[in-house]
Amino acid sequence: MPAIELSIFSEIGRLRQVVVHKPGPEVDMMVPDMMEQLLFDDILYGDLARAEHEVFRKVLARVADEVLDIQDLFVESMESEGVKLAFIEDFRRLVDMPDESANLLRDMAPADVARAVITGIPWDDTLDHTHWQKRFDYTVRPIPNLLFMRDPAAVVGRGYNINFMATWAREREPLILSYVFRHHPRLRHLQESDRLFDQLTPLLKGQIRMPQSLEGGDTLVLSDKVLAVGCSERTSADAIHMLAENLRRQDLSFDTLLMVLMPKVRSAMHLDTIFTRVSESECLIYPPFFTDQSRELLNVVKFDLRHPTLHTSVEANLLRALRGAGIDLEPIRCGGDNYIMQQREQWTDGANAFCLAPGVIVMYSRNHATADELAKAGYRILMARDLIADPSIDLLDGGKWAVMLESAELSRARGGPRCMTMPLARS
Ligand SMILES: NC(=[NH2+])NCCC[C@H](N)C(=O)O
Repeated sequence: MPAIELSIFSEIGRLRQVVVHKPGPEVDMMVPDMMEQLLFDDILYGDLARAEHEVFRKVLARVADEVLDIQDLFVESMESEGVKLAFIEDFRRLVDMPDESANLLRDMAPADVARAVITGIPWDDTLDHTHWQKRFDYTVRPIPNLLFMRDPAAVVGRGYNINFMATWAREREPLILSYVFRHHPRLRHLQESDRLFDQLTPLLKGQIRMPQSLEGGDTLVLSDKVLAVGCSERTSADAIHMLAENLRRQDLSFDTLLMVLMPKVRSAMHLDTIFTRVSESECLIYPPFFTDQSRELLNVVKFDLRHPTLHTSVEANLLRALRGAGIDLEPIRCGGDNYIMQQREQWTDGANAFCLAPGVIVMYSRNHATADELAKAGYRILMARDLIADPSIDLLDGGKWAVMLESAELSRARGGPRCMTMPLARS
């Protein structure tokens, strides 16, 4: 297979390669006691979640050249025994795993290591009944949030971030991504200098003690010049400073980073839960945060990446700051103009659309009021199932499409279509 050339200079350019993860047995392993700590709002009915995800994957494949699963990439990255053992060593360092569990992993083939790290190993599955986290009954605990591939890493321009997660539940995911970007046969041509953010490696090397968190749901590459990054429950201001400093030093095409100051609440855990760009001239927004007169209006700190030293200024409103940076976006209101619907649909990721091409988006079908707003803006509303049933429908026919994905189960894991994808290349 040919090398993959990273290329993300927009949120909307035609999708080329994208990474997802089908929710595997790791979601079936979740017990109610763990649910909150593992950042789900319910235990999922795994088979239905998988069926919904399968439809999502098929929709992506209607436009993308390749839809890859992180689990396959991870297995392929550990083809050499040395890489596999190095991963287990780093994993053990990161999660403070006892010898018996590490030994168990060492004896496994790469596919089984990947399965164990993602799905977990319940303690009674192991020969000696090792029981290191009694409360949860796991030898290796599952990482059910890997389905939200957006968050543990992000491609920015021709480089990438290995993120550092704010929560215990997700701390393991970036290590997988780190190994994939360094060792996958199609990605290992990347240089260390292509890593624009990485707090994980210095942590594992013992060089730092207090890593700063940055998550992909907060990282939006809006053009080849402008990034918007949420300073949120999940992403710290210090991490954003580090990213800005690196972007500035590397002299890439980016000249502006807009840090959006978010409330630290679960409903708006990432910037992409309240704002996503959907076309050249439109974005979806959660209105209370972006409307000038609103008491909840979010302020923005603008980093000028072209200034010889890191230079910042404050702006009152993201949409206005974007206009100043040459990106003029007409807002489409998540939930329409009814404040109750706005809150309800924002909670079920109504503002979190994923763009396959300019004006061609996937969103959750349960968000009816948002769909009505999209229809008013000229989007043709199409159920994902109908799209799949009819191969003659061309999503790239030049018009606007909003493909509606059924999401009774997926939405209860508190993430939307954008959260479930990590694009590697767009054109
Ligand atoms: N980019 C996003 N908005 N991701 C949503 C992640 C949801 C996941 N359950 C979490 O709480 O971390």
